[in-house]
Amino acid sequence: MSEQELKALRVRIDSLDEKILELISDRARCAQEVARVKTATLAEGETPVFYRPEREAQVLKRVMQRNQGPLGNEEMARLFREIMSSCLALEQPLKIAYLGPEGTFTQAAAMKHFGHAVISKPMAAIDEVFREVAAGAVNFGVVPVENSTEGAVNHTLDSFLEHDMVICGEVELRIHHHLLVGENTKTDSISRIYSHAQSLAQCRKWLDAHYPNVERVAVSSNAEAAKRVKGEWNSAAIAGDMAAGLYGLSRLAEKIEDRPDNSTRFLMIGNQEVPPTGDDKTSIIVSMSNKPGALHELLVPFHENGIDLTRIETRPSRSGKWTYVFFIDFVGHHRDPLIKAVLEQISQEAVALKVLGSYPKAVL
Ligand SMILES: C=C(O[C@@H]1C=C(C(=O)O)C=C[C@H]1O)C(=O)O
Repeated sequence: MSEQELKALRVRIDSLDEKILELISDRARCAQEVARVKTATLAEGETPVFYRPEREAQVLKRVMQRNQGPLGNEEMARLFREIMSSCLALEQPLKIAYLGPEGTFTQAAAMKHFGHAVISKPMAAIDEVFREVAAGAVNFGVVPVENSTEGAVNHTLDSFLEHDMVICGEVELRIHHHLLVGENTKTDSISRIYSHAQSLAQCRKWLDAHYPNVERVAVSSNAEAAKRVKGEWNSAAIAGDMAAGLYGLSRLAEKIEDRPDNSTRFLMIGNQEVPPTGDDKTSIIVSMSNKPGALHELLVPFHENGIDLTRIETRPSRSGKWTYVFFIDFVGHHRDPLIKAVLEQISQEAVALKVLGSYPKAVL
């Protein structure tokens, strides 16, 4: 390519960037107008709801449908995710609590879902995220709920039994773990590997093969593991990219998770009910009386109405020995007439039924 050609292309890019800049600014002004309308149309005593997850899901889906390349759909949606995040911040910057410390996968999930134009607050434990949301100190909380290799995150499920929360969204994140070391680590004499118990479990086979005799120490988060390694010469951490970057660690081995499709699903919790988008999921908690066939009775209405169950999890109810509650996720919105009828049918048989929320299926 000649210098001449390169110069001409750069002139073209500059002029396109000017147009993009103008268009994004136009869009941002529109969002400000939306905020004005939302505030102006309020009834007495009502507080405006600026963040609309159902609308955001529609915007992202539309972008993906209309995209013709060469950028991939996910890439394009990610760019629009950030534009929307900044536009919303002009209306009202969202405050988000997540399972910290900084550098956790939960933080990465929060950024993937809400974009970067938010005020985010790391919390030390899952229960604290719930309490922060319940106290109204933040608009939303982000917590892990299940991993494709290791299953349910029980702390999260149990917290739903203790707090009244609405699930407003979900996001899935591919989880890649690396073995990380600091600049002072003597890599041939590693005697301890720190990580969160879930991550140690997700890399169990790799650790058995490569570090069978090294002590595995479970700590409160992967980011905490990375932080500890910084000050120790004989230890390593298992954590992801964000923690590696944040604590300046380097990768001794990359992508060491036992399953290449290792993914975690996270939930956005808040106080706001989300209207239907036509492509939603619902999460409920049900407790049944302790009699034969109770689980069958619970599942029949879903089967008979062709409702797609995406997950069922059992936890001790905490209100009696050997009594259980079921966490069930299925496709549909609790305001859909069919789902409404099924939930009514179930509640006639159940000891208790609580809808945790209906929310758009993860777009990104
Ligand atoms: C602009 C709006 O407010 C927020 C910002 C959005 C956007 O930038 O597209 C979409 C939904 C809301 O979270 C709206 O409700 O349409």
